[in-house]
Parts: sequence; structure tokens; C-alpha cells
Amino acid sequence: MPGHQLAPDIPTDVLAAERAHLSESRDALRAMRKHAQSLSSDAAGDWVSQQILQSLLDQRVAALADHPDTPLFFGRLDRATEEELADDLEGRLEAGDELPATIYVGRRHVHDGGSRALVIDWRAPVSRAFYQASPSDPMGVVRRRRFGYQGGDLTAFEDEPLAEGGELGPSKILTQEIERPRTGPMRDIVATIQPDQDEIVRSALTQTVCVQGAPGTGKTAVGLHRAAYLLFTHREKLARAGVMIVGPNKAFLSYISSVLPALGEVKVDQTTVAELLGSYDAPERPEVAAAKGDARMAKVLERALWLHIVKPTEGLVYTKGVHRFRVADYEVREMVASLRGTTRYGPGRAALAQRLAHQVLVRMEQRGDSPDDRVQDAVARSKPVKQLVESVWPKLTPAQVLHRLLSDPDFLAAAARSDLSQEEQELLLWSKPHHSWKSAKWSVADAALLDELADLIERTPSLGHLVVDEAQDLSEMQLRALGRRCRNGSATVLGDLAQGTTPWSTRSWKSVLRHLGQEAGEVTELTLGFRVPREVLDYAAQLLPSIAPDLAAPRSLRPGLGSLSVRQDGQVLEAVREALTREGSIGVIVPDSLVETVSQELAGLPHAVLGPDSTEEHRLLVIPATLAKGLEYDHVIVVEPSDIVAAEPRGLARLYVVLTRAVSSLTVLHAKPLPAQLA
Ligand SMILES: Nc1ncnc2c1ncn2[C@@H]1O[C@H](COP(=O)(O)OP(=O)(O)OP(=O)(O)O)[C@@H](O)[C@H]1O
Repeated sequence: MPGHQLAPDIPTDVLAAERAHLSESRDALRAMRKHAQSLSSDAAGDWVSQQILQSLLDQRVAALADHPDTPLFFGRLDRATEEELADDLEGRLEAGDELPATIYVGRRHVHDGGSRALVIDWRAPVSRAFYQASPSDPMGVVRRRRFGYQGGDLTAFEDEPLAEGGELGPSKILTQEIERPRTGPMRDIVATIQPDQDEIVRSALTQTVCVQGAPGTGKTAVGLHRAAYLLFTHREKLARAGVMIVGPNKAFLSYISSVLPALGEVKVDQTTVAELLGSYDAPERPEVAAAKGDARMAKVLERALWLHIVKPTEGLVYTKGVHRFRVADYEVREMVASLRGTTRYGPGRAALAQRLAHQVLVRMEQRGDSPDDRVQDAVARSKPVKQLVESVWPKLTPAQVLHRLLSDPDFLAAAARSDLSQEEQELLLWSKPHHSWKSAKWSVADAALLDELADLIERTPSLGHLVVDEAQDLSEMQLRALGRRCRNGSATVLGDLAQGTTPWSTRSWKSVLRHLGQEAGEVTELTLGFRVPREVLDYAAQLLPSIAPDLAAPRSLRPGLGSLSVRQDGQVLEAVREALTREGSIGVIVPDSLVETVSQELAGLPHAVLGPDSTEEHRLLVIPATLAKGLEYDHVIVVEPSDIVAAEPRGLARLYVVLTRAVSSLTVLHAKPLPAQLA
């Protein structure tokens, strides 16, 4: 079996040659940057074009920066020569392209003055073999070389012969990368993307992909790399249409915020559902939130909006000078009827004004006048037309409609028809209605309803691609809201059914895709965990039969023997002091109600408390259990699991999330009995 060869078993002259290539590539990148800096925006015709061109040039210069600590290339492919192709009787090697036989794969393209490619972007089609080639399908590659770095220095490499059949052993460089202690924000994984992850990253722009994966299988990493891949492959289209990453909260966004810039992509919006739909936080009972999150609300809202249209009983009288022009009531009724249901509410209103004005113009022409189009606009804006439109098709805001719906039982009943039961309607109505829509306090669930109404009034613009993380936590109505934002594009949907902690957490990805409006989306699974040691993952997986019985137990790449410690009556301070003697970040995850207490217990040690909007970095953090989702720490100390479970209806799922944040060690401290599943 051909194994890996890792320097220093390899002759040092080979290492020296690779270092020489690195240094040549760095020089070439410097020259490219110098050239970009020398370009002037003066050529642009006017001031505005000049500013646009200058900003593009600035971006190009920034993208060509050489970060000394970041490897410029991390892989090399030696591709089959003409003779090797001819000798390959089994037809496993593919004929090549115009590129050199040896290519280096890195974060960006680098070429010398003569346009010789020194480094090829990892997203280019030819780089695919770096991630996908195997002895059974070498994809034209004879040998794959992976490079190891310390800081920016190339210190090691590892060869994988691909043209000799057999199997490859585990990659030491991959293992080292995964074991590297975590400090600060999330890193890119561009050097070690695995074949199944690469399939997702490189799926077509038109394809919506939905990834189910156990904790730490790289879903977030894959979503971010897919965004970078799509931006590279469809630069122009997506620069226009836009790409957006939607995550659960700001602390999570801050954690992932450096990945795309490190990959050279700075123009991607990273946001939360709350930021997108409105940061409302009025408290609400879970069952009310769940009722409001149900997709049946879409029909109710649609009816509620259109119920505001009043059957016209009067016609229009428009006076010009001594003349009066009339549009009869039945004509107005016909106009309203023909517009209703064929346009959105807002444009329908504008169209009604125009149709009324048009009819007035017809009357004027019948009288012998010859008014032009400007007269039609003036009539449409005139007082009598405005008054009639307002009385028949009133101007509305989403808040007005929702306020009425949640405070007026008869109106709710009329809008709900048989779509909501009596009990559901009672659940929805405010127990103490707010005086006016202006003073109403909206909840998280209301935000999605307001957004639905806003779209029924005016169309929401669509982006080119949306990456939605922790999607299992979104309600059907929130999914509809996100679906509107990728209506003309596609999405990458990431999540884990076992980590659903909201009152409306989904149990099926097919249903998520349906509510997102991306039914043709493909559901796929990542099964190998890169974060959590096996011992810890097996411990946490005892909760799975209770929270997601249909999911298979997660697998971990890393055995992590001795990584788990469960201590009855153990002290936080002592556990933290122990962790501080080791390398890497420390997360003390506690029931939300104990944040203050635990922070005081640690008063003697420099630490920070993670809040929903936190962006600060600290080696030692106290984290409320409800904010731990998506994050990871080298050493995790979980305090009082049974309180975490008791704090919310889906507390066991919350505990599963909390127990799966550890990269190196997990210490569980409890004074109360552990939940039965863990006991
Ligand atoms: N191919 C890879 N090479 C190296 N590291 C990887 C790879 N894939 C994932 N990782 C690392 O594993 C860790 C977990 O990845 P990530 O946060 O993307 O997982 P996740 O599936 O989103 O987890 P969760 O469900 O808990 O949010 C991260 O540190 C990530 O960098």
C-alpha cells in the first residue's frame, strides 16, 4: 500500500526547491500588486466613473496582498505527461489542458511577467483534482503533494502517489491541521477540504443544496467556502445580484467573520435573521411563537391584507375648469375586481389610480380634448382620484395590518376562515392589545409575519445566493422570508435536526426546502466530525435517541482518549485553572441563569462573558448555554447540565449542542443528578 512520505524523510533539496518556488511566487505576487498600484483611474471619462474604477483598483490591490503568515500555496499536483497518458492502459488518467504538468494550488492565482501560472486558485476547475483525486480515480494526477507550514514558512510536505492504485493512509498534514489549537475566530479549511465537502462546495450555482450534518462535520466551513467558490466562478453575476450569509446571532457572525476575507472575498453580507427581518424581541410564549411560525399564517395574512379593500359604492367625479368627467361606480368596481389578485397590493393601488385617470382621459378625448400622458399622471395624483383610491384600496403598512389581526377577533376570524382553529385564533390574539400599531411591541415571530406582509405589499428583491446556517431553527414563516431573498437565485442550507432548539425547529429538510421555495434542492449529509473527539461525541450522542431518534450516531475523525471528564460536585474555578495550564481557548458554558454567579466565581481570572452582540475575543469565556450554537473551544467546561435541560422545552437538544463544542477536552460539572440519558 503506497503510504505518505513526510519530510524530513524526503531529500532536503526537494524541500529547498519547493521553498524556491514559494519565494518566486511571492516575488511575482509583489510584482502583480505593484502593477495594480500603478494603474490609474484617470482614464475614466467622468468623476463618477473615476470613483468606481478607483474603488475597483483599490479592491484589486487589497486582494493581491501577501499575508506573510498565510501559505500562498498548500498543494501541488503532478499531472500525467503525454507518455504516461499513452501508457495508461486502464484509461484512469485523463488527457490534460493547456496548463503546465506541475501546478501549485493556493488561495489565489499568481503568475509571472510572462503569464506563466505559478499558483492556481483553489477554486479553478483544474484544482478540483487536488481535493477529489484518489488512486481509484486519479483524474490525470500522478502525484499529489500537500505542504505543511509553520507561520508562513514551508516546513514539510507529504506525497500521495495516485497512479499506482491501492489505498491512501490518513494524511498527517490534515490531522495536524485539525489538531491545531483554536485561538480566536474560525479559520478557512481551504488546504484540507475533504472530497465529500468539496462536492458541496463546487455544486452548481443553480443548485440549492441542503446539508444535514452532526456537530463539527464542517457545515459552516463548507457553506462559507461554497460562497467563495460561487463568487469566483460567477463573479460578474453574483457581484450584481449579491451573496448573503445568514447565521443565528452576532456572536456567531463575529466568530465566522474572518473566513471569507481570508479567502479574498470581502463583499459578502453576513447577517442574522433578526437583522434581516427586524430586531424585535417582545417576549412570547413558545406555543404562540410556534403558531405564528406556521406556514398557514401566510394565507391568513394574505386574506387580512386584501380584506382591507372596500367594494366601491361611488364613482369618480373629476372637475377641470367648467367640465366634469365621471367614472361610474360599476366601472370602478370592475377595475378593482380585475386588479385584485393579479398584482401585489402596493402596485395594485397605483394601477387603480392610473386606470381611473385613464378613464377620465378617455372622457376628455370623447369631449374633443387631446390630453397627453402627463395629464394622465396629473389626474392620477389629483385629490378626487386619491380620495377614491384611499377609500377603496387604502394605503397600508405591514404593522397596521398585523396590529389589527392580533387585536380584533372578528377580523382574525374573517382572515383565518377554516385555516386556523378557534383555539389557534385565541392563542394568536394579544391578551392586552396595544393601543395603536405605532406603539405595538413585536416579537421575533411577528418579524416574519411583518416581512410576509411587506412582500405582499411590495416585492422583496432577490439575491443571487443565500447561505443559511443553523437552518433547523427557523420557522416556516422565517424560511419563507429567506426564500423571498433567493427567489431568483439559489441557497445553501446548513443544519442539524438534532440541534433544533426553537419552538418551531424542523424535523424534515424536505419541508425546510419547500417553505424556502427551493423544492428542487438536494439534501445531502456530512457524516465525519472534525471538531469533537470521539469519546466526547459518544457521550453526547446518548441524548440522540431522545431528541432525534432517526439520526445515525455521529462519527469523529479523532479518538481523543481521555478528553472527557464528568465530575460530581467539581468546582468551576479548579476546572478552569486546569484548562489554563493547557494550550487553546476555554469556554465555560453555563445555564443562562448562572452566568453572573459563575462569572463571579472566576472573578480572580481575566475572562469575558459572551453576550448576543459580543465581538470581543478572550481566551477564557463564560457562555450562556443559549449562545453556544455554532461556536467551538479547545476546552469546554459545562456547568450543571440538568439546569440547562430544565430551562427550556427543547432543553435536551440545547444540552446536545453545548456538549459538542469541545475540540480537545470536555469537563462536565454537576451538583444535581445528571439527565437520565447521561447518568
Ligand atoms: N476539511 C476540514 N479540514 C480541517 N478542519 C475542518 C475541516 N472541516 C471542518 N473542519 C473544522 O472543524 C470544525 C467544525 O466545523 P464547523 O463549525 O464548520 O462544523 P459544523 O458542522 O458547522 O458544526 P455545528 O453543527 O456544531 O455548528 C471547525 O474548526 C472547522 O474548521
